[in-house]
Amino acid sequence: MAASLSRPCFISLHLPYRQGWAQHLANTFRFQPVAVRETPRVRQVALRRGSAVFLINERRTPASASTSSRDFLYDVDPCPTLGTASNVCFEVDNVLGLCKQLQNQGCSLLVPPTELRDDGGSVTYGVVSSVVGNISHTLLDRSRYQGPFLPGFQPIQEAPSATWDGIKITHFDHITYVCPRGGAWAALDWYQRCFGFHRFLLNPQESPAEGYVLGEQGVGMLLLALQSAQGTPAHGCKLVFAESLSQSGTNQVDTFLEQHGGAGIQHVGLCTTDIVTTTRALQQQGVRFFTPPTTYYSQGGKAEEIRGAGQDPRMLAELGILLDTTVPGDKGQLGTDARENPSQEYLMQIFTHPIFSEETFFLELIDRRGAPGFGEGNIRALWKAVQVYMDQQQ
Ligand SMILES: O=C(O)C(=O)Cc1ccc(O)cc1
Repeated sequence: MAASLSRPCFISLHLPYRQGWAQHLANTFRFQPVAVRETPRVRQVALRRGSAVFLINERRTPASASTSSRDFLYDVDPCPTLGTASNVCFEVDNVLGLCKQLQNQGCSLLVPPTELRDDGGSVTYGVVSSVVGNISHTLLDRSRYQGPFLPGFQPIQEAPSATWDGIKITHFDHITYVCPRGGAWAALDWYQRCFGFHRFLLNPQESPAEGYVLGEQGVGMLLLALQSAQGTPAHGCKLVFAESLSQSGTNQVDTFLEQHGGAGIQHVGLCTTDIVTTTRALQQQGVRFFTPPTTYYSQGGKAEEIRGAGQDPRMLAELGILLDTTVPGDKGQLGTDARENPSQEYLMQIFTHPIFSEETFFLELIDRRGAPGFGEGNIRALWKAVQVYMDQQQ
């Protein structure tokens, strides 16, 4: 029987020695530091916005023979030479049972089921390796824990971040992996078999047998998507697997593989209920976003499409926000189309520049107005915007 996982509890980022990125995330993205764990060798900080939690892991000393792979609690050390998002923690009911089941399926258990407790109660967790690059999963049962984050962490009593700062981020919407060539179907199969995720089609153009192939106008990519068993496309956690089909090596997927040193998490979609205000507020904090090609807003009736969705094309163009109405909801049933009010379903997206010094990991804001999938126009616009950015970097 496959496991039943819910929304991610946290996504773990690892930074090489002394990058101070926790402060950056707190300052620019206005994530609230909620808990910290410090040892002479490592610093782990949990930052929250809505129910989205990033765990930032940093070494306080250069990695050496004396450092241990167990330095990072609730995680393993990917020994990064560059910033990487390498662990996604899921809450589960039965850590022991799931770890045993995963081992029987041939999965590699990096941390066996372990219990930790403090005054707030106890938790059980284990860490399992995935089949994609450096990505591991912490499986956590915290149903017996009442503390602010997790045992081993000290709460940070800071003034709550201003609720008037305009940033409305509610939860993790999706996590997009870059897979090696030929690896996306294998990843899909592993998450279905081991974690009980269900396939869902990104949009009506996707063929169940072939996946969503974007193969024209300079884009060469295969996309496949899953959602967690607990939840609908609108409410569960989605995983998107991207694989390059491109002939040239200078595209965002191949560049990720090259600069990251292999497969891994390319971006995390943060759900917002007000993308215009949130984008504006983050831009004022210094967050830099990709700007779509100028033709995006003028070609193919895009301005009418935006107006038809009740949005202002000039405002979206000024901020660089993408809007797609070609993503009617399939409400989670593969191959069915049970739209109630298709004309009102659309989504808006905007993507940050890479967060670390390499062209690897970035964040996305996504504002879903009834559309659970992903729009082709937006994916193509992102692809082109990244292409222009990469050309400028050279
Ligand atoms: O649109 C999204 O957020 C996706 O996750 C789809 C996607 C996947 C990989 C890319 O390099 C670009 C877009």
